[in-house]
Amino acid sequence: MTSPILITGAGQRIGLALAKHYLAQGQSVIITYRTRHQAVDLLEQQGAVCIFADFSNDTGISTFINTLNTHTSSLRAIIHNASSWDCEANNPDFAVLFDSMMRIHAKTPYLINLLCADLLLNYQASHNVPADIIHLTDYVVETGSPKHLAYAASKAALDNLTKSFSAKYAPNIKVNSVAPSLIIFNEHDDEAYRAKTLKKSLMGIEPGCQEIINSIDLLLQSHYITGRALPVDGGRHLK
Ligand SMILES: NC(=O)C1=CN([C@@H]2O[C@H](COP(=O)(O)OP(=O)(O)OC[C@H]3O[C@@H](n4cnc5c(N)ncnc54)[C@H](OP(=O)(O)O)[C@@H]3O)[C@@H](O)[C@H]2O)C=CC1
Ligand SMILES: Nc1nc2c(c(=O)[nH]1)N=C([C@H](O)[C@@H](O)CO)CN2
Repeated sequence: MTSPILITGAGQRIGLALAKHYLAQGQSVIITYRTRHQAVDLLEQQGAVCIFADFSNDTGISTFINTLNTHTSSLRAIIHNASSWDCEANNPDFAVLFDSMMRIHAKTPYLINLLCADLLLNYQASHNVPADIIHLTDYVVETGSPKHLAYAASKAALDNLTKSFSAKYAPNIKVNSVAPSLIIFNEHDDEAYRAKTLKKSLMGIEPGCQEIINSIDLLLQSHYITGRALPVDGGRHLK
């Protein structure tokens, strides 16, 4: 088996699209899922290794890392995609929300990057090209978000980890972020929200998962880009 790409939170949406893309290329894939969406069964049938992982507590993170090491001795890349877009309006206990956001968006990537580096280094040693870590952050790393304060702060922490880990692991492992704005709406997003959100970017479209796939492919094909955040935001910064 080729050295797999690990994609966290790939049971739906962007992570699922990434997993399907790499499987279609003949690339071996390991995913984590929390909810056993029907799509996970399909990925498994297509050859993906699907590992249950709930990163909402430290035991869940360490249990996943131990399980991962029983499935592979090397990794081509780790794509930290798992995320919860939660907000203060839906969480009266702000302390719980803050801890939850920091754990899924910063602590989980931090621990996996530190404790699974050997798997990436084994790939680099056997192929003599760098392995990759990619963090899915968010446009709001640049601006903050008055309605998603803890979410934005946790994604900013992940953005900072990109810088630290790129310096720590160069030249054998490249570490980059992809910083999207709107990529795909959620099913529950109403027409008013969709119209308002589309106006926030210069391009004014819901671009879809292929934009993230293209961005991650660019980073994986580079042997030189590291420590950077690739914005995928339709020119939102200029509106
Ligand atoms: N969609 C968009 O337009 C944008 C996305 N992004 C970023 O891109 C990435 C992918 O976005 P999207 O596909 O919408 O993500 P989703 O909101 O669909 O979440 C992806 C997965 O993360 C999993 N997850 C959430 N919390 C946990 C947890 N505690 N433990 C384990 N898994 C967990 C979910 O599992 P479950 O299925 O069980 O809920 C879900 O399947 C994210 O990092 C997101 O922040 C950034 C900007 C815009
Ligand atoms: N985990 C998630 N993070 C984000 C999502 C999402 O659905 N899941 N969606 C967004 C929005 O699209 C935002 O970028 C535009 O309103 C942000 N993060």
